[in-house]
Amino acid sequence: MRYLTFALGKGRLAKQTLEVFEKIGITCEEMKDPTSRKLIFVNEELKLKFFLSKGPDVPTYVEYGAADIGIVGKDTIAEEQRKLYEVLDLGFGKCRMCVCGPASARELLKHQELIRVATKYPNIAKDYFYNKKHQTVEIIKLNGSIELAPIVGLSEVIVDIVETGSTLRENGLEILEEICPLSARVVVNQVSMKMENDRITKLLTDLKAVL
Ligand SMILES: Nc1ncnc2c1ncn2[C@@H]1O[C@H](COP(=O)(O)OP(=O)(O)OP(=O)(O)O)[C@@H](O)[C@H]1O
Ligand SMILES: O=P(O)(O)OC[C@H]1O[C@H](OP(=O)(O)OP(=O)(O)O)[C@H](O)[C@@H]1O
Repeated sequence: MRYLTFALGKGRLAKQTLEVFEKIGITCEEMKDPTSRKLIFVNEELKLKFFLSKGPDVPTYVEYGAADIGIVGKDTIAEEQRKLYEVLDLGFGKCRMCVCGPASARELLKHQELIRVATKYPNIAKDYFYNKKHQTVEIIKLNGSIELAPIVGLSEVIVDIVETGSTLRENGLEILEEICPLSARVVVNQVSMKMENDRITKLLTDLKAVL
């Protein structure tokens, strides 16, 4: 039997992902050591391999078949636009993709003005403003602390993740429009889905039973 390989994002979703796997009897003790710099872990008994990568790289590993299965946020799936199957909503890592800004930006959105939108998610922002709202905007790609952009005058609004809303509140910003709800998803390589259908189907059935 060949190894089934899982790509997991190293960020926020990693802990809950491992907890869900534990519930269905898939453990990898080595992975829980927070001091370890090791990137790949093997469960010989179950013939499984796990590796940790940057979240946005998970869909890349899965599309190319370097991983059969990935666990990643819906935001990353939408942004990366890779060829893969999204097969299960794990129901944790819940948050929302939103257009946010100061209250004063409401008018700019209403009147379809040519505004600047700062975001870590240029493809999601483009799809929302161009295809859904038919509004021409200038998109500015940033890599983090997105809420800074409207405060320092880099952009009028941002497209970013909102979970509790505290980052917005503490910076005098608010949700102006909601784009979509987000959560952690299971994604599968398109060839693996055919070649390893029995094992993957069993895994998904087990996961569904504990969610
Ligand atoms: N408050 C939140 N902020 C960001 N992502 C969240 C939040 N709550 C849940 N998530 C989900 O967790 C996923 C992983 O987030 P995390 O911040 O760990 O990774 P990342 O955005 O790739 O981080 P970084 O760029 O800092 O490495 C996100 O893609 C999203 O689906
Ligand atoms: O609604 P909240 O609960 O406040 O969470 C949302 C914030 O968390 C994320 O940032 P993160 O901590 O990943 O930092 P970053 O902006 O540097 O990516 C996200 O980009 C928001 O800034």
